[in-house]
Amino acid sequence: MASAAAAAQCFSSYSTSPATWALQQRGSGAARVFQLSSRRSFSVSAAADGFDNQNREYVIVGGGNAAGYAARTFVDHGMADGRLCIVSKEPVPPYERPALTKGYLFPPEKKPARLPGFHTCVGSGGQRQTAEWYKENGIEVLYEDPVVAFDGKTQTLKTSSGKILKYGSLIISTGCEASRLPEKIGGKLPGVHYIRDVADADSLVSSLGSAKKVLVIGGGYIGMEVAAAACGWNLDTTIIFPEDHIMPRLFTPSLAKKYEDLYQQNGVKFIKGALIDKLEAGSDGRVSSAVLKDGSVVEADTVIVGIGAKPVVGPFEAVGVNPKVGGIEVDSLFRTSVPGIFAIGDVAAFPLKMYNRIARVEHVDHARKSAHHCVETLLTSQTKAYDYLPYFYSRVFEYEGSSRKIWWQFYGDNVGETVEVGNFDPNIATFWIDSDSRLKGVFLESGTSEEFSLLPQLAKSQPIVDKSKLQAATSVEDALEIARSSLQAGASV
Ligand SMILES: Cc1cc2nc3c(=O)[nH]c(=O)nc-3n(C[C@H](O)[C@H](O)[C@H](O)COP(=O)(O)OP(=O)(O)OC[C@H]3O[C@@H](n4cnc5c(N)ncnc54)[C@H](O)[C@@H]3O)c2cc1C
Ligand SMILES: NC(=O)c1ccc[n+]([C@@H]2O[C@H](COP(=O)([O-])OP(=O)(O)OC[C@H]3O[C@@H](n4cnc5c(N)ncnc54)[C@H](O)[C@@H]3O)[C@@H](O)[C@H]2O)c1
Ligand SMILES: O=C1O[C@H]([C@@H](O)CO)C(O)=C1O
Repeated sequence: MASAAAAAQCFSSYSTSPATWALQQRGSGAARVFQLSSRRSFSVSAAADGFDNQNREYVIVGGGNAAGYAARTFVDHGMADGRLCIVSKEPVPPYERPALTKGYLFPPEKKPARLPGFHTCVGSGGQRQTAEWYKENGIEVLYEDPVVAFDGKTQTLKTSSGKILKYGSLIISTGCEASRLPEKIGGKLPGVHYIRDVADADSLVSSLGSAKKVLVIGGGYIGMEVAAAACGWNLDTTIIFPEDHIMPRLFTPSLAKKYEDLYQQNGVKFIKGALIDKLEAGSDGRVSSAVLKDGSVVEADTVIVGIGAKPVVGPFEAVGVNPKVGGIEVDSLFRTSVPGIFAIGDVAAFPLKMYNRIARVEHVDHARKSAHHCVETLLTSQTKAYDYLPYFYSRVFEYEGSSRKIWWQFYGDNVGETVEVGNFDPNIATFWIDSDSRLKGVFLESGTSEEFSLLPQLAKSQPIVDKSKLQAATSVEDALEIARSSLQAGASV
């Protein structure tokens, strides 16, 4: 990790001298001084309108999924009003990003999701925090004004519009950005889409409206979700990726095959083990085809690129970037190496306690839980280490009239040998078992809510399971029952 001293050096992106940034408290109210274990001593002058001063007690940089859940925890503790500021790059308050490749992409006649419908925290059954909610709770949100520079020594941020904000405590929740294809190979042509935010999704929806041939590049989450969405629009859809099966980081080849078969039944074509050489434009300047490395050509008027994401660490590099997994390194309480600075969500490289490794998790469940845990630490005397159980899920073909709705969940770690049961008849389960016969990870397609609720218990307890019994199971129901009984046998870690 970088030292606090290194963080203090990071005035580099400011163009004027540090003295110019000397901050004055303009507020008229009485100054308050705070000093808590995880916060730095900081004085705040409360201005008449609450937002008039340059000093902010708590600043969250990034107005995404994690920020929305963090704001809720501040409100729950009565610590938001006049004290919390969210600095956002986007023009709208935090929303549940997963919706962008699910309900948002339903065809127009199938009631697509639109804001303000899916602002946080509706994705986990919480309140819908609209722009009014932030106002009513006295939370200042700076929209479309990203932080462009940071100075750890003077505890200041500079935004793109030139605002200087002094913070008491800072939470970095800048998330990830989509990896892109280089411009020189056509990565920026009109008709080539990336999906990270609502503006990206709007642009894709407008392309889908007149699309005929869709090419999806990448066989991960975005690839699977967007290819399924394109089927809902009855579009000729091809998905291309370099590996030999979809979802290579999580699915076994056999599990992937079951999904690929299902997609093929829905008309999706697969090109596997292939890389793009370049995307080419037609006479109208829009993308018209992809040339593959083997020289073959795939025609497409709409291309969606889902080739992974990168943590957004700038301008906070000096706080300490983890060299292995990227992202801002934090401890089990989301504290960075610089006192008073925290990082949460996709951008945080945190100790994944149960597997004893440093990880970044690019999924919404962690965004929500890390936000809550961090703010609890900041506002209370909590010192409980974050002990996260990885949870991933996806939902596709959900639109009304689809022949089969798909919803899978995975908990735990996908290590060891696997036992797979079922083939959409009506469901599928995969169990990952290590060399000590411990159940490490579990995947379930189309479970009942009762069945789904068993998965985290299994992945957390890691019971010893009888692999041959699981292999002999005649249905997913049976297999889950076998796993449940090993849990009850008490042979867990
Ligand atoms: C299309 C899509 C679908 C997804 N679907 C699922 C799913 O089904 N299930 C699941 O578990 N996960 C899903 N994810 C992942 C999940 O959305 C993320 O893990 C989650 O959004 C992370 O929250 P975050 O707050 O860390 O980052 P984000 O939600 O990305 O928020 C980061 C915010 O910070 C802003 N920002 C960046 N830099 C600055 C700056 N300098 N100043 C100010 N603001 C800045 C960004 O514009 C953004 O608004 C999906 C992701 C995408 C892109
Ligand atoms: N259900 C979910 O959890 C969900 C849904 C959508 C997005 N997301 C998140 O959004 C982010 C982006 O998703 P994603 O699907 O792009 O990432 P991903 O990492 O899931 O998949 C990337 C895929 O891109 C392919 N790929 C990599 N390099 C390539 C290249 N040069 N050319 C062609 N293909 C290449 C590979 O097939 C790889 O599987 C991730 O953080 C992801 O977790 C999550
Ligand atoms: O977690 C999620 O939140 C959104 C949506 O439920 C919000 O309404 C979505 O599609 C998820 O998968």
